[in-house]
Amino acid sequence: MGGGSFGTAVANIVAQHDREVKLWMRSEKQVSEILETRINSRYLPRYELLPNLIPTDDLEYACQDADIVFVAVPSKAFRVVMEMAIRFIPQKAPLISLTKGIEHGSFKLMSQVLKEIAPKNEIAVLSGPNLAKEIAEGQLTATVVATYNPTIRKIVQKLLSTPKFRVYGNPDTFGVELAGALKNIYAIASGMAAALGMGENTRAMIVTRSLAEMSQFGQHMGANPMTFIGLAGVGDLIVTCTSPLSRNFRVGYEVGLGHNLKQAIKMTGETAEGVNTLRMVKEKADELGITMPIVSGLYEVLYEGRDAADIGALLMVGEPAEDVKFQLGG
Ligand SMILES: NC(=O)C1=CN([C@@H]2O[C@H](COP(=O)(O)OP(=O)(O)OC[C@H]3O[C@@H](n4cnc5c(N)ncnc54)[C@H](O)[C@@H]3O)[C@@H](O)[C@H]2O)C=CC1
Ligand SMILES: O=C(CO)COP(=O)(O)O
Repeated sequence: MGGGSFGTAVANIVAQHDREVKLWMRSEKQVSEILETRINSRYLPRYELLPNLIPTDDLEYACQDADIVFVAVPSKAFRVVMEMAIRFIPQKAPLISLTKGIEHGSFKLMSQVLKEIAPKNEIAVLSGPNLAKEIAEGQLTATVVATYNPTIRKIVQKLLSTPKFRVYGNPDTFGVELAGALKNIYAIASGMAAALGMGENTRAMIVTRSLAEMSQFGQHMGANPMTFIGLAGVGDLIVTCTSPLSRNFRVGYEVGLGHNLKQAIKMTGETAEGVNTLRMVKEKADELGITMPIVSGLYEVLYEGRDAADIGALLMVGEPAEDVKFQLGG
C-alpha cells in the first residue's frame, strides 16, 4: 500500500521471491506508467520493477487475496487509507507498517492505528536505516521487523531477505516504531547543522545527544532503551543525520541555508515526517515534563522564528549533565 519510494522499493524486494505482488497507489497515471515502462519515475527513476509486481489503483483488487500487507502510506493519510482498505483485506493477513510517523492528535504510532482498525489481524512494523534510493541502487541494507509474535517475525524475515537485504527481528514493537519516528526530528537538526557549516565535532555531538534524548524519551514512554542502540535506533539515526538522500535532512539543510519551513518542504518535494513529529513530540514532552533540548531548540527555529544558527549553541547551556544515562532494568 503506497506507491512512493519506500512502498515501491519494498514491493520489489518481495517480488524477488517470485511471489505475485500488488502495489496499490492512488495515481492512475503512475499505474499506467509502471505497466508500460516498469519504472516509477517520480520516486525511483532508475529502478526497474519486476514483471510479477502489479501496480494498481483499485483497492479491492490490491487487497482481496493478500497473504500479507505492507503499508507505506505517509502518516497523515495512513488512517484514512487503511479504513478504506480494511474491508477488502482478509483477517488472516498480517499487516506490516513501514511508516515512520505519529498520528496527529492521538500520539498513536501506525501499528496502534492498525490495531484499532484491524483488531483481528496480526500487526508488525519494519524500521531501520533504509533509504529507499539506496535500496534501489542495490546497496547492502539491513532492517528490523518488530512484533511480539516470533512466527510473524520469521514470515517477514523470509519474505524480505535477499542477498542485499537482511532482516533482523526485535520483539519491542513500540521501541522500534518510536525510534523510527523520532530520528526524523534529529535528521532535520543535523541537516541544519550541515548547512551552517558546523564542524564534525559539533555534528557528532548533535547525533550523540540526539540518541540520548530519543532513548530517554522512548524509555519514559515504555520502550526498551536497548532498542535504541540497534539498527532502528542508532542505525537509522546515523543514516538520516548524515545523508542528503534523507528528506528530513534536506528540509533541515534548506532551513539552515535561510529558507523558511514552507519553502524547505516544497523544495524537498517528498514526505518529511519529522516536521509534524517534532510538533507532537514537543507537546508530549512538555505535557510529561521531559527535558529535550534539541527538540525544544528545533521547535523554536522551525515554528517560532529563532535563528537556525542557535541550534548548536542550545546544547552548550544548562546545568552540567551526565553523558550516559541508560537505566537498565529500572
Ligand atoms: N523513502 C524512504 O527512504 C523511507 C521512507 N519510510 C517511510 O515510509 C513512509 C512513506 O514514505 P515514502 O514512500 O518515502 O513517501 P514518498 O514521499 O516517496 O511518497 C508518498 C506516497 O504516498 C502517497 N500518498 C500521499 N497521500 C496519500 C493519500 N491520501 N492516499 C494515498 N496515497 C497517498 C503519495 O501519492 C506517494 O505515492 C513515510 O512514513 C516514511 O517515513 C521509511 C523508510 C525509508
Ligand atoms: O527513514 C528513512 C531512512 O531510514 C528515510 O528518511 P527520510 O524520510 O528522511 O528520507
